[in-house]
Amino acid sequence: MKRKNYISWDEYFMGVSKLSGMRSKDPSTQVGACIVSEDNKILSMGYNGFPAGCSDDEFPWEREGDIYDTKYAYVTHSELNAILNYRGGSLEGAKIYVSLFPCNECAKAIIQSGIRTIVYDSDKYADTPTTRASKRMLDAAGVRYYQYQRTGRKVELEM
Ligand SMILES: Nc1ccn([C@H]2C[C@H](O)[C@@H](COP(=O)(O)O)O2)c(=O)n1
Ligand SMILES: [Zn+2]
Repeated sequence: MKRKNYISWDEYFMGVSKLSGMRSKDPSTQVGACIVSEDNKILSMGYNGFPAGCSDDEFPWEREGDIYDTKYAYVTHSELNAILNYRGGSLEGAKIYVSLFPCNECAKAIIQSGIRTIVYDSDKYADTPTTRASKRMLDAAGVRYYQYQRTGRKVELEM
């Protein structure tokens, strides 16, 4: 008889997305993304970080001050990194698992790449104009999104 305690697709892909986020050097918010085909094959992954050639030790991680001196001018979001990391052609019909609801800029990239479903975990910036704008565009474009239903399962890895 097969074992019953296996993880669901959503647990699996949200787990992969959170593992990817653990690569982020952002001191305040680590975000991971995992793009999956319609038939549940992993296509790409990403996390928030600076572009290639922009040193994690030299570019700023500050949240406040002149935009030039903050991370916001430089960081590539996890969703965009996952889209740009994909080397296989079209993402038409794909799903993206992301640990934080996509911002308006990532929503544009998600829509234009052909991704049709977003599964997100945290929505901690739900009340901000950028997240509201994101949902406005996603609704208009018919991109479906739903919040990951936490199961309470703890996943422990011994490395
Ligand atoms: N959907 C998102 C939203 C944000 N990010 C990144 C951008 C920053 O590195 C960090 C947010 O930092 P905070 O303002 O919370 O200090 O998360 C992303 O990758 N994807
Ligand atoms: Zn974004």
